[in-house]
Amino acid sequence: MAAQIWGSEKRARRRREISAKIAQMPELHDSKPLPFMTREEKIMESARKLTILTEKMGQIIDPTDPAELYHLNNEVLGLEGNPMALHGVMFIPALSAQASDEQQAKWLPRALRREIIGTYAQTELGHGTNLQNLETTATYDLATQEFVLHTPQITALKWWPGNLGKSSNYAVVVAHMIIKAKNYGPHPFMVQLRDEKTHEPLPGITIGDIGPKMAYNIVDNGFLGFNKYRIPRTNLLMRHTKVEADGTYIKPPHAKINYSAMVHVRAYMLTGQAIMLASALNIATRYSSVRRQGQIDKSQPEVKVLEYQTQQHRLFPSIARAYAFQFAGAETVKLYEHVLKEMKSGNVSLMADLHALTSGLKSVVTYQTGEGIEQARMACGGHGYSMASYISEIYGVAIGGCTYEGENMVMLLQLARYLVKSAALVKSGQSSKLGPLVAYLGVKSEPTSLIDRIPNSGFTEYVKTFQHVSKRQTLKAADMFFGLMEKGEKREIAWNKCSVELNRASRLHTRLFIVEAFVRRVNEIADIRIKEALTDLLHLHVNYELLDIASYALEDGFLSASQLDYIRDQVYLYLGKIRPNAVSLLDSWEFSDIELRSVLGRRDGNVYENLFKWAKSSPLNKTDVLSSVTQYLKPMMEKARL
Ligand SMILES: CC(C)(COP(=O)(O)OP(=O)(O)OC[C@H]1O[C@@H](n2cnc3c(N)ncnc32)[C@H](O)[C@@H]1OP(=O)(O)O)[C@@H](O)C(=O)NCCC(=O)NCCSC(=O)/C=C/CC(=O)O
Ligand SMILES: Cc1cc2nc3c(=O)[nH]c(=O)nc-3n(C[C@H](O)[C@H](O)[C@H](O)COP(=O)(O)OP(=O)(O)OC[C@H]3O[C@@H](n4cnc5c(N)ncnc54)[C@H](O)[C@@H]3O)c2cc1C
Repeated sequence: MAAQIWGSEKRARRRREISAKIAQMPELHDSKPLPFMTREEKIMESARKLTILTEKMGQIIDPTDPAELYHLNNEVLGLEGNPMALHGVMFIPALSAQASDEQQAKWLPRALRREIIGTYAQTELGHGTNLQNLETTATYDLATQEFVLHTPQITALKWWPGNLGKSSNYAVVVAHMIIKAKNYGPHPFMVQLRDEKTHEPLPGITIGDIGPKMAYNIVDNGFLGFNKYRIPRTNLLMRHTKVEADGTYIKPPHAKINYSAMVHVRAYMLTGQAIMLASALNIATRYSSVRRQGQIDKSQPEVKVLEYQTQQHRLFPSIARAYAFQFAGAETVKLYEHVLKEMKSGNVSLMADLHALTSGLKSVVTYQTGEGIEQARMACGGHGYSMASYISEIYGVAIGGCTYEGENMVMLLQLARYLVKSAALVKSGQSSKLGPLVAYLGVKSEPTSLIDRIPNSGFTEYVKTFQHVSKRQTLKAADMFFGLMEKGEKREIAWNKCSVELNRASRLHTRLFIVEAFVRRVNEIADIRIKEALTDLLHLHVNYELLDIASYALEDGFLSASQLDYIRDQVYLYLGKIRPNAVSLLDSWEFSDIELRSVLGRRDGNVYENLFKWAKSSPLNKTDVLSSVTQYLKPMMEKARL
């Protein structure tokens, strides 16, 4: 199963080997539990481990293999981030996709050797979503052949970029490029921020940390201002766009090609979210098979809480989602790598499809991951609320994904634009022009669902039902939009008035893609036992998801009430079938105790003894009487007694 999750037997084996090596290297372990550290201590601890990793990386992993590096980071540095998180996630990808060969030769080897640390600075205090209204400018000075970076006012300060505040000395900075008073829109520039020897900010640069956040606090998200700060012309990333010495602008082959670093992260973050969801579920499911509370049959001893159907209903559909996200994520990464290769050789025709797909997936996956992790926390009762479970930290980090790399509602609306265009093709009889991801919009569906009406239909009737509701909602939302415009409404106003319906279409389309990716994967599996276990999970997935969106299929009679009862019964049936496999389905992800960082989710199940140990090690317990008592509470009580 680990081979299915991680892509191949070799990958799964390598992960195991890497974890085993890390287990033997105490210098790479947290020196004390992270929740007992201050933010400064955590940053220090992370930097300590990061430098050891840089030294010893070659002994543990193949440093040229991104999957091995990712695993190493997760295990040693953990999900709260590290001082170089953005370096790998965005800085290097931005240079790889947007810098010319010559620029790459100059900067990439230095970045890969970690001679310099970089980040991606795009969002500003006043604008994150609306890139067209970013305010930082890069004005070309023809006389010196330099760009002059400037922050005209407070709202133009770069705000949020990870590791910008204290760790990075370089950044890819996005600024409006102005040449001879003409604004060419946002473009990426390579910018040195700090002196390479002293790490002091360079003259003309204002820089710092934006303060603590809901989670992810090892990352020093920062602010950045420029005061007429000069960089050479050749620091504009010039793979796709060029500015000649005389100010001539050579436009890119696609207007949005400069957004490729964001698409990169949106494609890769799906598996990261799946891992966080599976981690939280691993903790909750293991704990649920240790925790005994109450009886189902009063004549019997107390049961493991995992025996309760409500507990299974809380956890198992999310287990299915974690697998579904992992499989959909793997497909998306493959597609991304393909599109990137095409883009590098000048073919940009697939960019719109990839942008639409990743926008929808990023939104649905992060939202449902957040839901699943929060249910996992509640499933652990009181102990879930303790940092000893570590679930609240996982939750805090995961739901950051609903906001960064494009706010979820906004990204769903990006997919909706693509769906509406596709709907227009269908309406104008040009269905043959639909791309493969939306081809179903042009296919006539049966009048009613055949779920439970055709024996041995496998998952086909489910997929058709998802296709039906997605198509119907897309066409309905598009009709609403076109209808308003026909009535004379301006395009943008009409769009806003339909946006809730449009986003519903985007979610349904994305959920269909996820279901299909799961079905595709299960169909490919040869090992009969793995196929059986994943088929049960897939049954739970399609029935649970369909029940969740049933209103769309009920309102036009595509599904009947009796079919809904069947679907509901299937959910209950598969909860029971999955129960014996539940812990194994999560243990198959092979997270080590070092990586999970959870007292509650320990592999050995020795929860209570270790919770007590954990509590005793709380810094508050170093002394029996705190100074808050001697200084304030004791005098207060004494005064009250007088
Ligand atoms: C919302 C966005 C996409 C709007 O961008 P804008 O330039 O204003 O778009 P227009 O309205 O002019 O045009 C829309 C048009 O462009 C197509 N399009 C947009 N993006 C792409 C793309 N990447 N590839 C291909 N095509 C694209 C779109 O499909 C439309 O086509 P039509 O044919 O329908 O016209 C934009 O503002 C945006 O992306 N905003 C989100 C900002 C964001 O994601 N910021 C991330 C900052 S970095 C970060 O968060 C890091 C986090 C840390 C970590 O990851 O760990
Ligand atoms: C943990 C974290 C890490 C980050 N790291 C980085 C980084 O490394 N580099 C970087 O550059 N940035 C980074 N960011 C910034 C991040 O990319 C932005 O916060 C994000 O893109 C959302 O933009 P915003 O903050 O402007 O939200 P806003 O756009 O102000 O969103 C506020 C509300 O307005 C709604 N809204 C906005 N526009 C529209 C619209 N057109 N239609 C409908 N509704 C709309 C949104 O849906 C939302 O409900 C990070 C953010 C976080 C939280």
